[in-house]
Amino acid sequence: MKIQAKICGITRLEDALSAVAYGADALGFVFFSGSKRFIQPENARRIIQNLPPFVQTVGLFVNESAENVQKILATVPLTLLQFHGDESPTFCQQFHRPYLKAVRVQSTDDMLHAFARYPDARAILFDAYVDGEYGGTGHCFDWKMLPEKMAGHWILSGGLNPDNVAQALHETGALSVDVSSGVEESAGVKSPEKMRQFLFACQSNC
Ligand SMILES: O=C(O)c1ccccc1NCC(=O)[C@H](O)[C@H](O)COP(=O)(O)O
Repeated sequence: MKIQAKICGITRLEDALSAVAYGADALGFVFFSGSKRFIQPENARRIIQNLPPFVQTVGLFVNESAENVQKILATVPLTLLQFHGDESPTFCQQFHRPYLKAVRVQSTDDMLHAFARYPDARAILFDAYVDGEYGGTGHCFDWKMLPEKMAGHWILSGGLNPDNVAQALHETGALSVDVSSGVEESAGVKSPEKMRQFLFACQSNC
C-alpha cells in the first residue's frame, strides 16, 4: 500500500512545489496565529493557486471561531480541514467539509475515544502531547500506546523526520504520516533535502 504523506506548516510557494515534486500527497497551512508557521489566508490562496489539481490542501485551525473559519474558507481553496484544538464534533461538522481531528495522545484510551467521538472525521491524526502547545513540537509520543485495532483511518504525526520515519512506519503500521518541524531548516522554512529524504523513505516503504 502506498504511504500517504502530508507536509504541514507550508508558508512559501517554493517549499510547496518541492514537497509536491518529491511526492507529498497533502500540504498543510496553519491558520493559528499562535504558531510560528502561521500563514495569512491570502498567501495560502496564492500558493494553492499554483499547485497541481490533485494535491490535497489542508487548513489547520486551533480553537478558531466558526466565523473566522468561514472567512478563511471563502478565501482559500481548501480540500480538507484539520482541527487541532479542543473543537467539539458539532463544531467540526458545521462546515460540511471533510475534516481531520487531531488528538494529542496521552493514553491508548484517548485514541479509541477519538474514533467514537468523531465518527464522521475523514481520519484521526495522532500527535504528541506537550503541555501548553498544540502542535508542531517535534516530539514523538510513545508508539506502543497505539491500539492493536483502529476503528477508522488514522494518521501518525509528532516528531517524525527523515531518520525515524521508516522505523515509525515499520513499528506502527501507519499508512498515513504527517510532518512539520522534522523537514524544516527553521520554523516555517522547509528544507528541500529533508523533504526529499522523508518522502523517499515513505515511498520506499510500500
Ligand atoms: O505546526 C504548527 O506550528 C502547529 C501549531 C499549532 C497546532 C498545530 C500545528 N501543527 C500541526 C501539524 O499537523 C504538525 O504537522 C504536527 O503537529 C506534527 O508536528 P511536528 O512534530 O513538528 O512534525
